[in-house]
Amino acid sequence: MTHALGDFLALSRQHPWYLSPSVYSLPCGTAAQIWDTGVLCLEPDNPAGRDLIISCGIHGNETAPIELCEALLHRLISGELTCRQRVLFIFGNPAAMNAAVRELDENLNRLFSGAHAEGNEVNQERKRAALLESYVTRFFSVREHAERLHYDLHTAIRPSQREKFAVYPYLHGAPYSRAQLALLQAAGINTVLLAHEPTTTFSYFSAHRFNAHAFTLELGKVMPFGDNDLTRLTALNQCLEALISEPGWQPPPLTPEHLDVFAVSQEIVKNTDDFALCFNNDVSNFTEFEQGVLLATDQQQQWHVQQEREAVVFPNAGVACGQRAALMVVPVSSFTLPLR
Ligand SMILES: O=C(O)CCC(=O)N[C@@H](CCC(=O)O)C(=O)O
Ligand SMILES: [Zn+2]
Repeated sequence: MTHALGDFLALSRQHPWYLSPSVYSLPCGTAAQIWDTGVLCLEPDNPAGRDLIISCGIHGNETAPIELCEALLHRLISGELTCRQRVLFIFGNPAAMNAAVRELDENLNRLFSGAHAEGNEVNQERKRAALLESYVTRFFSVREHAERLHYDLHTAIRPSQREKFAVYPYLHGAPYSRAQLALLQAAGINTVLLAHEPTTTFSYFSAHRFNAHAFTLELGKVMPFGDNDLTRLTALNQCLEALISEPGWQPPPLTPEHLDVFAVSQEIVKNTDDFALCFNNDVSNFTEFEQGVLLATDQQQQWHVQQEREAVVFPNAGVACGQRAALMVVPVSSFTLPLR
């Protein structure tokens, strides 16, 4: 019986905070377990060696990844695609999707690695972050030796000079994965931003806690439901399908000459409500500024461009106080990256 699954996203949005667990079967025989609203675990009888989490909608208005995941799920439910790996689909914030907003009370992607429990505040996103952590823990804890993967799919608020890019969570000095960078390239993602410190994002949680290959994938610009051109995500979709249904699949080898890597040169943090960015709202991600240019102010504090070729990513003066309002990044050579 698969009808509740066929409408899994709609069902989750109708029950944005809780959906009772239930179990179905896909045409290929794989058990499909609803763990909660927006959380669906696929368990084939004899899974191959990768445990894969695909999450989307952590920010409710980032709709292209939600549409991509829904379509992928439909192909599994219809039998068009066979499931051969354990897969956990997560539609992160159904209530924010219903309201067509990034967040209701607080940015869900700043609440992982226990940040949801800090301070006295209790809100829906904090509860959801705690639950999502528990589902990731449950999923990855079943097998110790599987290759753990987590792709957290997002879209950006601003247009970007690089339409698709990955944020590689901070690895505490460990080398980066050649195979994963090759997979990103196969998925049409040729720009990688190396995080410079631990964060409270979902991808860092999976990378740090479970030693998963985990990434935040930025896949274009925020658009309303129905306005996305999913053909721009065909390569990513093909890679996800191959990961799910072809256990022996490997991406073509990495071509470093076609990979653009950026490191964080400075982080701009909003401290007070006086914070302001000194450039226009239409400045796109990866725009470079001349050295010395004033980027942002907050009362007495000023941020200037410090290095040549410094470019801005994720500028947002509307974040909560204490949070990142922009990252400044500089290009680094993909040939000198420590790889394993
Ligand atoms: O466009 C923006 O300003 C934000 C897009 C977005 O949601 N990005 C993620 C990146 C997470 C990471 O750094 O790994 C976020 O800000 O949560
Ligand atoms: Zn996002």
